[in-house]
Amino acid sequence: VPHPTQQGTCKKTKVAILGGGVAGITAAQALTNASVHDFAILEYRDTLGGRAWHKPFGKDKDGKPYVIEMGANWDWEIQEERKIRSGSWWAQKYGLKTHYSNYDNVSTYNKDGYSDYSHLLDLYEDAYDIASQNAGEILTQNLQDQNAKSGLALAGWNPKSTDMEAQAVDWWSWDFEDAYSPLESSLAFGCAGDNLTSNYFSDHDNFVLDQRGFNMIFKKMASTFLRKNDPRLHLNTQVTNITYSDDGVTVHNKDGSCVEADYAIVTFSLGVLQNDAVKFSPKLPDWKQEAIQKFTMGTYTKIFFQFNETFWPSETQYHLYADPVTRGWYPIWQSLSTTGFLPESNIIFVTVTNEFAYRAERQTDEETKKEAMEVLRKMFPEKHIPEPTAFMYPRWTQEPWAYGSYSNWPPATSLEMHQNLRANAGRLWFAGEATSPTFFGFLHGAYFEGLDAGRQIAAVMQNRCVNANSTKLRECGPRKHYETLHGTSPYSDYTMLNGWAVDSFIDTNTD
Ligand SMILES: Cc1cc2nc3c(=O)[nH]c(=O)nc-3n(C[C@H](O)[C@H](O)[C@H](O)COP(=O)(O)OP(=O)(O)OC[C@H]3O[C@@H](n4cnc5c(N)ncnc54)[C@H](O)[C@@H]3O)c2cc1C
Repeated sequence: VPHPTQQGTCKKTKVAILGGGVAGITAAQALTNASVHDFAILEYRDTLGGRAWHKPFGKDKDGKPYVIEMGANWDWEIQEERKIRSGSWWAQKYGLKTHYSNYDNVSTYNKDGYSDYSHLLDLYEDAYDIASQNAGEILTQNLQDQNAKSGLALAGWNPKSTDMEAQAVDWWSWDFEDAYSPLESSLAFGCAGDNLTSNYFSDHDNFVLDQRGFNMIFKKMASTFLRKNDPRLHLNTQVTNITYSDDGVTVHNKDGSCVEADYAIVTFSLGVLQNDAVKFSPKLPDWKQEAIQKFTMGTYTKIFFQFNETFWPSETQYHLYADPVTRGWYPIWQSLSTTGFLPESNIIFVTVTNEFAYRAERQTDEETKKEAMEVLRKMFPEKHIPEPTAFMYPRWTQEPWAYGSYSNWPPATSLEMHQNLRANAGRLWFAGEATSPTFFGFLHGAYFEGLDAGRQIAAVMQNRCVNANSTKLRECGPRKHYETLHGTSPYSDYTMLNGWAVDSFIDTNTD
């Protein structure tokens, strides 16, 4: 731990990497690749990986607990002809155990049990394709953005507030990925984010079941540049104060230790920044604070049950429930007791988001279990459903190192406003899933943003540009920010200068 020396001086380093999640690890990787070895990683918890976080749960036949992911769970398969180091590249390189998540393998239920309303899924898909094209026009022509609800309504998907089966389909098709509802999400950037991930990677995403935990791959990645007991890695170190200027950064930690660096990269979640969990002096500039408060941090909560039998149809991956009164009420049940997943584990989990996630967080485990069990009994009225033998869920908004699950773009933002989230303030840089305009919310967003910040800082230190020969990808010097926002971003803004690394309008997906 970097305690001040007796003279009161701090540990000195060139780059302080604040947070050891995916972005922190790839930032350190990029610095190493650019021959900058003098860095320090300060991490709150006792392990690397951040929101790729697992816990033991229930037990198998031998009494050994299963390893269950509290956070990130899906890994996107990468297209074969691309050589980008992400997606299934991780899976291949490190033998990550995953299984294809088939969103077409979904059964639908209402309060009376099984009820086939799957035709609504097709109606939604048709409307989404149209809305998504309109979103592309908004983006390329710099038109007024809408919320996704109005975009979908204009495209033909306009579920009535009393049609609860349509509301369940609406939730599954939008909230299940974004945590926010279509009304709370930007049409232009919601669709762009979704399309970019499926075009750049693929439509296939795989559910991670690796019993070493998803973060195993990030630890392995870190072990390519960190030695055993590397003095540059400071686990169990909670940053509390950051003083920054155009000349350097000083970081103070809860345990009294401190680090002085030429540059620092803040990779804390948007939730940590929104909750003032770390104090900055001077205060972050207005343009930065506005961006931090404008983007939203969703909460996505998986509630796990283990039973002594699999009483649900185990060949079905997803079970969608339409509550007669409340949209988002214990809506999607995912079987892990299915071939390819954790067969015979008798584990099923239900996902709730935002309001219902906060509600579950405020309730006791027993209260939440009771409500969810009532839903299961409605979905399978012909079965005798026993009490679970194990039950668990995380409380993401209360984790002081995360304060929520992942970020989203509300309506009425712009690429320029987002760039203010990414831009450096003096020697203080920012990276993480939320700073990615193209892959926000995803692990691969954090992966690329960490790499980019590390690369750029190394280039600044070495007086050179990143990708000097490419107009779209060239990055020279500190990042641009916008002092005054006018709610608009011309299409010429969509380059690496604002973090836009890929062209959303070239469909490279061969699927
Ligand atoms: C429930 C859930 C489900 C998800 N599902 C998926 C999915 O299926 N697929 C996908 O691609 N992505 C998913 N994500 C998102 C994915 O986990 C994140 O995008 C990614 O892990 C973010 O990485 P990061 O490095 O930006 O941030 P983080 O992982 O949050 O890393 C930041 C690090 O900073 C540390 N830190 C925070 N405060 C301090 C402090 N004061 N001092 C020191 N250190 C501090 C934290 O401990 C953490 O390790 C999910 C996330 C959640 C929570």
